[in-house]
Order: sequence, then structure tokens, then C-alpha cells
Amino acid sequence: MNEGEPRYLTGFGNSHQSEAVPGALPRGQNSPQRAPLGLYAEQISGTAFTQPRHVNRRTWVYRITPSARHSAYHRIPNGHLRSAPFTETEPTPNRLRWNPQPGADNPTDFVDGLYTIGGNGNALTHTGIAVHTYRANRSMTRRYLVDADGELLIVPQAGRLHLFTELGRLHVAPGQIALIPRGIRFRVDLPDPAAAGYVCENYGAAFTLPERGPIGANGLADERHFQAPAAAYEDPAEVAAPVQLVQKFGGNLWASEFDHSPLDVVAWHGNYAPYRYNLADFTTLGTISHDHPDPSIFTVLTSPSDTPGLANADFVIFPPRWLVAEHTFRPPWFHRNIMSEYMGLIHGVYDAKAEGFLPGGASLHNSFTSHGPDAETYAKASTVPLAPQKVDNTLAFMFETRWPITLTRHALDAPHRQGDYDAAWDGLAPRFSPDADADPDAG
Ligand SMILES: O=C(O)Cc1cc(O)ccc1O
Ligand SMILES: [Fe+2]
Repeated sequence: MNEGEPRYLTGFGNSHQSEAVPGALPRGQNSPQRAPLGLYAEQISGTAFTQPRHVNRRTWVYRITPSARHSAYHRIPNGHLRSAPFTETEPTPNRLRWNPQPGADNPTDFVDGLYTIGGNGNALTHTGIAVHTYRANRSMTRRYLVDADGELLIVPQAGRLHLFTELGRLHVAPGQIALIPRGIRFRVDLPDPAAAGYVCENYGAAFTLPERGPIGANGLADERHFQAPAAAYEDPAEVAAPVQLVQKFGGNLWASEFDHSPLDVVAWHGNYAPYRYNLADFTTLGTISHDHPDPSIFTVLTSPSDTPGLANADFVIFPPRWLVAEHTFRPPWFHRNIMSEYMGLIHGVYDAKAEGFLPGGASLHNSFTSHGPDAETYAKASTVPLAPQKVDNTLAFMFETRWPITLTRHALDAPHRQGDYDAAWDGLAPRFSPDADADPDAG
């Protein structure tokens, strides 16, 4: 059940059904007196039973051992993992940027390699997000992870990840993303010597696709490009018990010893499932006349809040695209927003930053901090002849969130944080001249 390319089920939020062994899924009902093939039935509810149908998420699993059979959890060290509420540092109005974080020296699996940058909200009241990075150089062996605090949006930057989840296997590479729902158990194998990337731990409402409004029925991310895993389970004969299940709960790591693999689901049906998505499948829209659109046009996934249009978090990408706007300053404009923006770079160069924003690096522009193009980008983009231009070799992303992100102590004091980020805007000298043309670019 463990070899080769995984099989996938198509569609975002679909009600899927999948059997690793034919006949494992009961027909016509969820909980027969005895489930097929000697399996145990269990329901995993990602939403309250009574939430409206369009957001209701639950999956029925048919497993070898009930997940209830395990010993007590005990606390284990959190390493560099931290949770909301974030109180280690004062929220900062400064613009911050980090160089790529050094890789791990010691043997480090995905759990050990989680490193929290910061976040907002509260893990226990299911609001806000945490931003983490990961650096790993070995597979999780006889070890599994489950996060009761939030869902995990994993954005690989270097190295592939093989995710073996309760519901089956997902392979992801840089340029793709994976989402592990809250409460779903998994482990991470590394087919390459090392892996690095970013994680948005979403404490709030599950990520969903944004409304398209006047865009119409197509464009942005399409439901059919999301893939959930087909059922797959670890062969009990191949798992050397005891194994450790690490649970993130209330901001801390806990561990329980299991005498069997927690990945023992032989069949499942429902709509609460992990998925992967290839960012190259995103249909990128932009202006075909003038002016730079707001980046909400690049939203892949959104975690709504109780206020319509105000996201707990948005996952936004800046993929390769054509720029054709006439008489327009084409890169992002100077701006200050109520929303807070954590950005990372998967590869290439980001169009607002000619210098210093590196693949594997990151920036944070908290609520109402002034930012935008650096001096070099401004100088070029305000004078360049405006022929149609392909922005290629680039893939940046943003975790945009409704509340300021408060940093962890280690992220604020990190040696790889750039001390001179403010200098990016130093070269923007005043150019005001009352006698100049009123509107030299008027179209
Ligand atoms: O700050 C950034 O680079 C992200 C961003 C991009 C854009 O095109 C418009 C606004 C915005 O915050
Ligand atoms: Fe911004």
C-alpha cells in the first residue's frame, strides 16, 4: 500500500469514496452492526454536526483498529514550535525581512523541523493563524503528527514531500501545495536529501475557494485541479510498534505510544480530506487596460471570518504572467493595508523587490506598515517602455491575515533576519516639481 505513485480523487470539497480493498466500504449506510472485512467504523467531523451543508465537512473511515485505542498523551518539548496567543514579543510596526533559513545540521524530521515565525488569534478559540517554516533532512519513522489546533497549508520551497495521511498518500513538490485538515493524522517522508518550506496553520474556518463575483464561472483556482488521496493504509506487518503519535493541542506538543499504525484506514467516504494543488494550474487574471489590480485577484484559497469579505487568512500567489497595462506603473504600488502580509518566495524574483527577497526567504508587512516597490524597482518600472512583458521565473506567495502577526522571540532575534531592510526604500528621493507636466502619462 506504500509503493509507487499514489492514486488521486478529483475535485475540491467533493464527497468522495475510496476503498484500498474491494468491499471495505459499507453500502447504503455508515455504521452497520458489523463493518465489512472486520473493520471498525469511525466518523471524523471537521465541522459541528449542525453547520450549514455548504461548509459541513465529515468523513467516515473504516479502519483496522479504532483510533480510541491508545495510551495517555504526555507532554513533549515544543522545539521551535509556538502557538497563538503570541506573547513572547511586542507586536512590531517595523517592516521585517529574513534571508533563507539555514538547513538543519542534526537529523531532523518534519515535526522537529517546524519553526514558528509568529501569528495571531488564539489556537484554543479557533481564530487567526500561525506562520511556520520547516527544514527537514529525514523522513518521519515510526512517528506521526496530528494538529488539533488548525489545518496545515504546506507550501514546499525545496525538496519533495511524500505525505502519508489517514486517508491516503499525497506527493507534493515545490510549486504545489498540500492541505492537511485539522485532526487528520499523517507522516512526512522525504524522497530527497532535504526539504524546506512554509506552513500556514489556520486556526479559523477551513480554507475554501474564493467567490468569483463578476469574474464569472471560471478563472483562478478550479475545483477539478484539487486532488484528494485514494484510500491507502500502512501494512500492519511492516510497522514496528510501538510508534509515536505527536499531537499539537492547545499550542503544545503531546505524544502517545500506539501499538499499531494510526494510518490504518482501509476505506473512507466523505468530504473532510487532505488535498494537493499544483499552483501552475491557477488561471491568473489581471488588467488588460490600465492600473495594477489589488492582489485579491490572485487568491487561491480563503479562510473566511464571520464578517463577509474579511478573511481570517488568504493564500495568495504571484505566478508567472503577462503584464500588458498601458500608461501604468506595473509592479505593486506603495501601500498601507489593514490586513497583515507575510510573504515567501518559492523560486525566482518577485516583481516588487529587485534585491534582497530571496527564494526561501520571507518578509512581514504588518497592518498599516508602509511598503511597496524598492527604490531600484521603482526607478526601472517608472521609466521602462511599456511593451507587453512576460513576468517569468517567479513564484511568490502571501499569507494575508486580518490581524497583525506577532513574532516569536527566535524569529525576531534570528541571525538570518536582515537588519537593514528599511534601506530598500532609501533611494526614493523627493522628485516633486511644481513646474513639471501635470500628468505626463495621461492616456
Ligand atoms: O506587498 C506586496 O508585495 C503584496 C502586494 C502585491 C500587490 O500587487 C498589491 C498589494 C500588495 O500588498
Ligand atoms: Fe503589500
